[in-house]
Amino acid sequence: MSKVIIMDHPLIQHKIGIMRRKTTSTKEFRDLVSEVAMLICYEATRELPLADIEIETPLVKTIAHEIAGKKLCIVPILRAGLHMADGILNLIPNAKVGHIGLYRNEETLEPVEYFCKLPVDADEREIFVVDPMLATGGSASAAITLLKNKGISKIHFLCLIAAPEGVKRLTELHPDVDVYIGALDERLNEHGYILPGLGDAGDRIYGTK
Ligand SMILES: O=P(O)(O)OC[C@H]1O[C@H](OP(=O)(O)OP(=O)(O)O)[C@H](O)[C@@H]1O
Ligand SMILES: O=c1cc[nH]c(=O)[nH]1
Ligand SMILES: [Mg+2]
Repeated sequence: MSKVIIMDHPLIQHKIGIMRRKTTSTKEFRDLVSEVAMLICYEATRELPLADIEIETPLVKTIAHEIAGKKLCIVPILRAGLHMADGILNLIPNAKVGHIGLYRNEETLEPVEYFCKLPVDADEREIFVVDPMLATGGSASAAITLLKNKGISKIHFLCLIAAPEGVKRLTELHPDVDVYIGALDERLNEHGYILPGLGDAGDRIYGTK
């Protein structure tokens, strides 16, 4: 069974509230994507395993803790996920980054794959798939299926806004994947957009509309 964690932190709610406004500028929106991604990532990495290592402070030897094993891999779903990855890299600068390119066919709303490039050791890493919007859940589910087909198993999914329809589809198809959500909205409209939502995340990040 997937763990579905909906963020209740006031900072996240406040920042998402600004992102939703249609008057928020492209620059401000982009900065907020990166900040909220960092805050969600802080929560999503809470259970990472630690290893003890001996270090020397200026005074004594002691045991410190570091993240165990191979480090992390962030996998943004293009385009809109890219800016979440940039934010998370501020927190975890040594993470590797894989890219999956998907867009939604506007009529069927089904995802179309156009790019995939992953680190060669991705199957040994803890993977964080990131995309601001979980709408029908088609894109997130397809990205995770693609990763699993390459032998990758330790997968988490992070998004800023989700619709209940997307959460249902993703958790039914991938019950082994934990899902971290900035805000859970009401529903999808007839065009597959999240309500109240924030519009088209990719267009708002890159100013393409
Ligand atoms: O859950 P779904 O119904 O699949 O919808 C969510 C997808 O739609 C958006 O991408 P879009 O197709 O607009 O591509 P873009 O990021 O290039 O704008 C969003 O960033 C997700 O990837
Ligand atoms: O509301 C939505 C749904 C899909 N993709 C977006 O960018 N926004
Ligand atoms: Mg888009």
